Amino acid sequence: MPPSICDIGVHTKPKPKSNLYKKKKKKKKNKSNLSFDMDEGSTSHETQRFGSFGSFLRRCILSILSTATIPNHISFIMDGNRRYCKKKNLMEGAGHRVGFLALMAMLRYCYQMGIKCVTDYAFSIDNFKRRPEEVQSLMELMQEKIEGLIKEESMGYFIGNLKLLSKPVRLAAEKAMVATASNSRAVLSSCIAYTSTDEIVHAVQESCQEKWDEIRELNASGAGYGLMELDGNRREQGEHYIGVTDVEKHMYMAVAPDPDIIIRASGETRLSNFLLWQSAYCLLYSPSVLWPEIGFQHLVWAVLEFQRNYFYLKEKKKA
Ligand SMILES: CC(C)=CCC/C(C)=C/CC/C(C)=C/COP(=O)(O)OP(=O)(O)O
Repeated sequence: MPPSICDIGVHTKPKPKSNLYKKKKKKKKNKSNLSFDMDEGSTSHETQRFGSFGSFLRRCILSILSTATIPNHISFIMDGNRRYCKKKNLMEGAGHRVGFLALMAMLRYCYQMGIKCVTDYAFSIDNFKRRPEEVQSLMELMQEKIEGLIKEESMGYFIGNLKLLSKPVRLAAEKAMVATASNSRAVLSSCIAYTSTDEIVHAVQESCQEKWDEIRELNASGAGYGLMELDGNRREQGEHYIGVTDVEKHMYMAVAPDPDIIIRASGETRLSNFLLWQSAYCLLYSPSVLWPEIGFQHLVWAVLEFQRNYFYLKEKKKA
């Protein structure tokens, strides 16, 4: 039986004039049991729909895929949650809740496939410009779900300008990072209060500061270098005052290798200020489904596309 809206624990918008609806509404208010099956990597609906045959089939597909190169790092732009909410006539905010379940399912599929790093774009700095109620509801959702997100034995990172977050969310993120610091199964980075341009500016500022400190130390030690002298010496050796590696080591995303694939739901082919520095050789895959509708098959297509392009991408990186 296909899932109905009431099964996912979120409510449809009320239609006050209809008595019939009121009766139904009572029924719909009963949150039911869409849960995430941690071991099977599926929602209970999937299990209901496809049963153990579905999970057997998934395992077969996973083992076929793993005969070729598996990407190290997949990133998700979780687009289309509000559109899903409208499409299904759900209460405001419900789309993001269903979106979170979709993220959990995709994470488990990635881990089952042997992908070592997963990154999600959970909240952009630009998202702070949304209506205050929407920002508040997203913050509450994140605070509530952060713990669930890192139950997966992965090392959890919260990437971005965390000081822009409200205190409870920031504390929950920091607590989760400490709690998972010694996990080694995979690296899960959630970008919250993140934009690429902010990350790059932050990394450049940090590397400038580092160089200034270096010069100050040299001066204090009596080595007698000034900024220009140090710069001149480096240039003679073919170095520049600040190079790519200096900036890269201060990137928030230095915790993971560059992504191999970015999957952006809802058919959009923009990067929206996400991993701009890191995505130079990355494959962008944009299935036309809304994020809450994304499923195993989309991940499989993305990985097949990566495998088909693998040698080409490898050569590009070398060139
Ligand atoms: C703990 C944790 C990481 C939780 C993540 C929860 C989650 C699914 C966040 C997505 C947030 C977001 C702004 C998505 C973009 O869809 P949209 O709202 O822009 O929808 P639209 O594209 O239809 O406008």
